Amino acid sequence: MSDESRPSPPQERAGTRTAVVIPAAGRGVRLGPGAPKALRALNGTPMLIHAVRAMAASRWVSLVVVVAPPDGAAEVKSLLDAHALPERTDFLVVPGGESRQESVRLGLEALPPDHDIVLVHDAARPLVPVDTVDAVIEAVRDGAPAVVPALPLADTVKEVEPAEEPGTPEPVVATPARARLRAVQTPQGFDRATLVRAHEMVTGDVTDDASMVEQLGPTVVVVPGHEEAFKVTRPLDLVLAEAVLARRRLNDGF
Ligand SMILES: Nc1ccn([C@@H]2O[C@H](COP(=O)(O)OP(=O)(O)OP(=O)(O)O)[C@@H](O)[C@H]2O)c(=O)n1
Ligand SMILES: C[C@](O)(CO)[C@H](O)COP(=O)(O)O
Repeated sequence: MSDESRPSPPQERAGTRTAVVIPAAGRGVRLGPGAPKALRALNGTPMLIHAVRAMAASRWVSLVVVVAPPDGAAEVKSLLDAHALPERTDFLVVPGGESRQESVRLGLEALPPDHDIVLVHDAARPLVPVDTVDAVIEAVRDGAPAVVPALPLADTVKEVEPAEEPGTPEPVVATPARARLRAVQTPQGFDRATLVRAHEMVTGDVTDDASMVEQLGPTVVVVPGHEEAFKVTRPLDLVLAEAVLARRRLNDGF
C-alpha cells in the first residue's frame, strides 16, 4: 500500500481536558437500610471516596464533579476535604435529583466550559482500576463520541414477559445470542457536546448515559471492562468489595 492510500490514524484531540461527573445521590435501597449508599464505608473509607480516588488516579482527569444526595452536599464537601486526594485534580460538589439521569444532568450543568471530554462514573463502582478509566478516555481522545467499558456475560439471558404479581412464573419471549451481549459498566466517556445534546433531547427512562447517545444517533463503542469495576448494588456486593480491597492490601504488602 502506498503512503497516500494508507488510512490516516485516528486524530488524537490535542489540548482536551477531561472532567468526571460522579452521580452519588442515590439511596441504595437494594443495599438495605442505612446511610446513602455512596457514604457507606468500605475498609473504613466511604465508597464515594474510593470512586473519587479511582477517577483522580488517571493523569487525564483534571476535574471531578460529585453529585451528592440532595440534602447531603455539605457533608460530601467535608468528606472530600477530610480525605487525601491528588492536588492536580479540582473538585466540585452539587446536589443531585430524583433519578440517576437527573443527577447526571445537574452534574453536567455545573461543568466549567474548558472541559470537552466528560466521563460519567457511578459512585457505586468504587473499585474500577485506573487502566479501565484510561482506556475509556483514550478511546474518546482518539475520536469516538461515546465509549463504554463492558464485559461478556457468564449467564445465559432470557427476555420475559414481566409478571404483574411478584413471584409469579414469567413466560420466556426470547433468548438473545449471548456472544453478542455485553454487561456495561462505568466510567462511560463522551465528547461533551454529544452527551449534553443527549441529555437535552432524550427524556424517556434510561439506565445509562450511553443509551441516550444511541437514541440520538452517534455510534457508541465498547472497550474491555474489568471484573473489579462491578457495581455495589446488593449486600453480597459489599462482601466482594471488601475481599477485593483485602487482596489489594496483601498485594501491596501492607
Ligand atoms: N437519584 C439518583 C439515583 C442514583 N444516583 C447514582 O447513580 C449510581 C448508580 O445507581 P444505583 O446503583 O442504582 O444506586 P441507587 O439508586 O442508590 O440504588 P437503588 O436503586 O438500590 O436505590 C449510584 O452511584 C447512585 O448514587 C444518583 O446520583 N441520583
Ligand atoms: C450505568 C450502569 O451502571 C451501567 O451498568 C447501570 O445501568 C446503572 O443502573 P442502576 O439501576 O442505576 O444501578
